[in-house]
Amino acid sequence: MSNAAPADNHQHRIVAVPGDGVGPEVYASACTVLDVLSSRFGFGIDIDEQLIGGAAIDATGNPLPDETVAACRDAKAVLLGAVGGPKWDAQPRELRPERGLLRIRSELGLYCNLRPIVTHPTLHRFSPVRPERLDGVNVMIVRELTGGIYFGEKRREGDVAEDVCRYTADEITRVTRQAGRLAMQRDRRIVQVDKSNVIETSRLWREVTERVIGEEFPEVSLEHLYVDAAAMHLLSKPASFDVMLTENLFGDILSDEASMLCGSMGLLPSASLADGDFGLYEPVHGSAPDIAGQGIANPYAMLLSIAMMLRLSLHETEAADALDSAITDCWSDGVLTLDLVPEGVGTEAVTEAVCRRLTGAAAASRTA
Ligand SMILES: NC(=O)C1=CN([C@@H]2O[C@H](COP(=O)(O)OP(=O)(O)OC[C@H]3O[C@@H](n4cnc5c(N)ncnc54)[C@H](O)[C@@H]3O)[C@@H](O)[C@H]2O)C=CC1
Ligand SMILES: CC(C)CC(=O)C(=O)O
Ligand SMILES: [Mg+2]
Repeated sequence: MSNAAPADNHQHRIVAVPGDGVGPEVYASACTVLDVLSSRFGFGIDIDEQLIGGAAIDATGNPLPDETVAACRDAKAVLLGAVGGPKWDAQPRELRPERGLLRIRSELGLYCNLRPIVTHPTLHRFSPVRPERLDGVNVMIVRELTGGIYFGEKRREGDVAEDVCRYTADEITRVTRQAGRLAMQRDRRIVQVDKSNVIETSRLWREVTERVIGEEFPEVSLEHLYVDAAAMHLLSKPASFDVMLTENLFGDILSDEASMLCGSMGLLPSASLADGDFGLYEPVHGSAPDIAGQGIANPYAMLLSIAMMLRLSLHETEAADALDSAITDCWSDGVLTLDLVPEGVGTEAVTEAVCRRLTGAAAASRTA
């Protein structure tokens, strides 16, 4: 897709990897909304579509072709749908769609994964957590994304299997710095989550986070929680958290749990950042094979992810603000999908509703 900007304006080149299952469905929604935003805010967006995951395996035999990585290196940002599905579950590990996802994160140096969990009063009724506990919830999960057990050595000998969890002090330091910078722009509180009563890498996490925050961010308070207790506190007192900093595996699990504070997996966006402005943006959810192909996937997580991309990598702050507002307006107006309400609408209807609010707002500001 290409939408040229006026000559005196900026043109953004991004790569899209729609992937599998509902990935291409929510990506289609993103394209429509980006088109509207680029017209309204006068920037150009040039989207280079590439392969990843099962779609890449089917086309090339490789879940992350070299061409995809090369295209990403040349872009300002990457937009990813989701990967995986039962069709590829029996593949050897290196040839699974999920391997493509892990590799793109690693090859692009995307070590810092941001997963914001912000509740909205209109949606409180869809959470299994009592509404009075949801007021004011605004947690930023900062998940280390290119280390730990997902990337450690793996071995299988008959009935014995092994996954190594390895972290270096440098890997912990750089993501802790990102969390510290973020905390300075927020409520200046970090809770670091680990299992240091049992696991050696967790002991290193405690040492390094104490050192980095203590020396470089003296105004930020740092507390530590064991992951089992953190899982419980996320439900019993979610509003008590500001920044939650944790390793790859724990962040993956805790963010799916936290999605239920908002009401659905279909509502949680993410940004995976390298040093500098480059980032990969994707919904937190997977390829949802149980609902793929029916046009009913919730696109809000993907749309919130493009708002993060506009803000963090493309610096189109006005467009990001407008999109965030259009989305919350839709929620207030009851534009909801089937994962939230039995009479919910489909992906396209949500997309149209968001676009209507974006173009309607533009028309209103022109006549004001
Ligand atoms: N980033 C990625 O690409 C990820 C990929 N996966 C892969 O996705 C596949 C399915 O994994 P699951 O564990 O089932 O996780 P999932 O996140 O795909 O689905 C979990 C549940 O949430 C629902 N759901 C997810 N996204 C939704 C949306 N946008 N709208 C409405 N409902 C939605 C699904 O229907 C399902 O009931 C697997 O192959 C897995 O490896 C899983 C997580 C992340
Ligand atoms: C599919 C996994 C490799 C990753 C995952 O679940 C996630 O990043 O949320
Ligand atoms: Mg996950």
